[in-house]
Amino acid sequence: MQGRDLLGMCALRSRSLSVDAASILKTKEDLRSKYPVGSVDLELDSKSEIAVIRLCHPARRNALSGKMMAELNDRITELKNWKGRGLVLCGGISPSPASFCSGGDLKTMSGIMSEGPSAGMAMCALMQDSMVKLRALPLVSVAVIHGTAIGGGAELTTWCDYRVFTTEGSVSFVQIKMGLTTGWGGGSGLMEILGRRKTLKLLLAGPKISLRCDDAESWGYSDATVSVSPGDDPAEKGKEFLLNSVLNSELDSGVGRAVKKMVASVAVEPCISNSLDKEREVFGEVWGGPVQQAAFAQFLKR
Ligand SMILES: CCC(=O)SCCNC(=O)CCNC(=O)[C@H](O)C(C)(C)COP(=O)(O)OP(=O)(O)OC[C@H]1O[C@@H](n2cnc3c(N)ncnc32)[C@H](O)[C@@H]1OP(=O)(O)O
Repeated sequence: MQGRDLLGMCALRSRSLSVDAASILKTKEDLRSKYPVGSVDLELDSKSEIAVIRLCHPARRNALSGKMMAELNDRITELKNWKGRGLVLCGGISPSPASFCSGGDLKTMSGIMSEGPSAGMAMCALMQDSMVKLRALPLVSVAVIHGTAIGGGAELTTWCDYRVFTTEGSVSFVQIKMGLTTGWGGGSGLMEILGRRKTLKLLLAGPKISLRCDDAESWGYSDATVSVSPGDDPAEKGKEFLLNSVLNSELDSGVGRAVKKMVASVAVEPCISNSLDKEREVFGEVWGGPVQQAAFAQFLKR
């Protein structure tokens, strides 16, 4: 039903994501040099044939700095030709409390806001480019949500094919409280996963709704709940989920990649590109507004 809704939307609009590669490259160079903290790390496990992308910025609950936004795009691009089967997206291992990602690094976001509207739109376009590239990979992807996924961090969880929550995991789309709409593709991702009514409810509730593992399952947002003991690597839980519940290890991985490639290019994908264009446009209408300015200033002066 949700897919059919999207196909209907697609028939009405036929534009595609219109951001050129040179602009993306320039944005990455800019963000890398101006906000150079944290890292996004990639591990290629040839035994399981599953790659892991880790968002590592423990001092700020894995918030994405400018450098990390650029590196996330780099790491996803590096995976395009990797001959594996799966991908796990998770927060970097950090001391308690666990965190998936606390969204955009508010120091980076404030800096971008002070540069004027075009810098905000360029950041948004870069993150959407990463989402489109991740979805198009011939790897089946899962986000392992261990700790909080907030704001843009919550948006990242919509990018993957599946979501696994640990018993400490939660997702909260706080954007409205920060004076923003989704700008990293989360609106389009949510529409595909939850449909219109639940997407509206979640985005309008903002921090009032924090989906923990049980709620996430009943909302249809989570595909599994797992428990993680101290010292465990949550990424391993993502690999187990993919190997036990999705990937068929008895079959040829090349054919498996072809299946994912096919699913990633048919039906809703053309619509996602169109809806990302719209999402970026609406994001630009609120970016830098008074609610955002006040919310960012309040957080940063704590
Ligand atoms: C794309 C649009 C967006 O993503 S807008 C950003 C949306 N994100 C947010 O509003 C999350 C803001 N952060 C929080 O609500 C809390 O810090 C959360 C994540 C719930 C963690 O709370 P708690 O466990 O009490 O830790 P804390 O607040 O003391 O934070 C620890 C240190 O991390 C920092 N931190 C956290 N989140 C960010 C962030 N998004 N950007 C920059 N820094 C962040 C805190 O400032 C704190 O740093 P410090 O130890 O005081 O130096």
